[in-house]
Amino acid sequence: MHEFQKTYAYRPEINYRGSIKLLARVINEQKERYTVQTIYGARPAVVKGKLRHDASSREDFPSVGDWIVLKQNNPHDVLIIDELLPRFSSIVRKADELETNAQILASNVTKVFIVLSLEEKINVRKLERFLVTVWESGASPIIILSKADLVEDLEATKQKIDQVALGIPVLAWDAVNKIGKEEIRNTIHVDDTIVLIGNSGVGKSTLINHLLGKEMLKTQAVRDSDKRGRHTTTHRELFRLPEGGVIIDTPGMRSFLLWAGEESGLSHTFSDIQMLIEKCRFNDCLHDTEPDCAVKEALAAGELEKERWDSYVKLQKELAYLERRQNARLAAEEKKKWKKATMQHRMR
Ligand SMILES: Nc1nc2c(ncn2[C@@H]2O[C@H](COP(=O)(O)OP(=O)(O)OP(=O)(O)O)[C@@H](O)[C@H]2O)c(=O)[nH]1
Ligand SMILES: [Zn+2]
Repeated sequence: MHEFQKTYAYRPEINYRGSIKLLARVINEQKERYTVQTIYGARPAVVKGKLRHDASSREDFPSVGDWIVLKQNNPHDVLIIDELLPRFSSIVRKADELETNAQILASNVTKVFIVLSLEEKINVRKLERFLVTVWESGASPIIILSKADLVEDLEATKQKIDQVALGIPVLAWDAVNKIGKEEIRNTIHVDDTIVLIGNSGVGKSTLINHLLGKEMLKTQAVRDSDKRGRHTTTHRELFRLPEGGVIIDTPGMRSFLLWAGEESGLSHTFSDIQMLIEKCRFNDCLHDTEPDCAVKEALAAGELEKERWDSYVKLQKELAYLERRQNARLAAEEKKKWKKATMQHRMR
């Protein structure tokens, strides 16, 4: 593996076999103007030709974190992105409630740090939502409890979260006394691409700065008096960590809505409920009036929290709704493509 691949968290899943000179990773995107990291350094790039021609939706365009193939790599030209290498994961958001055309916020992410501030009351329902989204993306979640200096009984909070985390690492972090950084750092490997999500003000920028070992991002106290934007010096959105691995921090990354993928995110997050459902007498149990329903029994016995069950049902409904809309959009797109193809055919 080339040194450049190592430092930019290349993974074998990308499976690139061409010339190393033409391989690059997208480190910034602004309205289809890209900055890509190549073996010669960071360079501006645009999408042209085949890739643009073949693109049928926004998802077919590169986004931060993507590995791409360049048409040429000549220090004097603006580089042309010729091919998008298949992603092994992507963090996706729908722009608003009605929009079902996905926007990719970050590609090829291996781990997502879900940051919850101990200053606020922990909202386990929101955590469940984050977990579903992360599992759907193809990355794995790690929960970080920030502002640990502000809580008296850390263990009690941890226990509450463990019930929802079901085995996912839960790490405490205190930026004031710099306690917990090593544990966080130890979860990051050289081929990891990390993304942080969490409410505004929970300390994401602060943690990123600590991991980077320098003030790359402005934190809130500073930003209040200077509203010009979060990045201090560069327009980079993908940052190299000093001990290996990279972090992606794109605008809009920080809060996002659910995106319908496979059901796997839901069953991963609610594996306890999944196990119960498998015990229901009927395969198509609606957990309503059916006899021998393991879900109803667990609810009655207090083994399954009513709020957790409601949260599961709600998320399931939302995903089903999104999936129907997505399918409708895909069908419309297919139709359009087909129309275009037959028109071209007729013109020949
Ligand atoms: N007491 C305490 N304060 C912290 C800690 N970490 C961050 N803060 C403070 O919390 C405030 C918000 O931190 P940021 O890092 O800007 O939060 P953010 O999550 O990046 O916020 P957004 O950019 O709005 O998403 C700042 O004033 C930080 O100094 C911590 O561990 N303990
Ligand atoms: Zn049932």
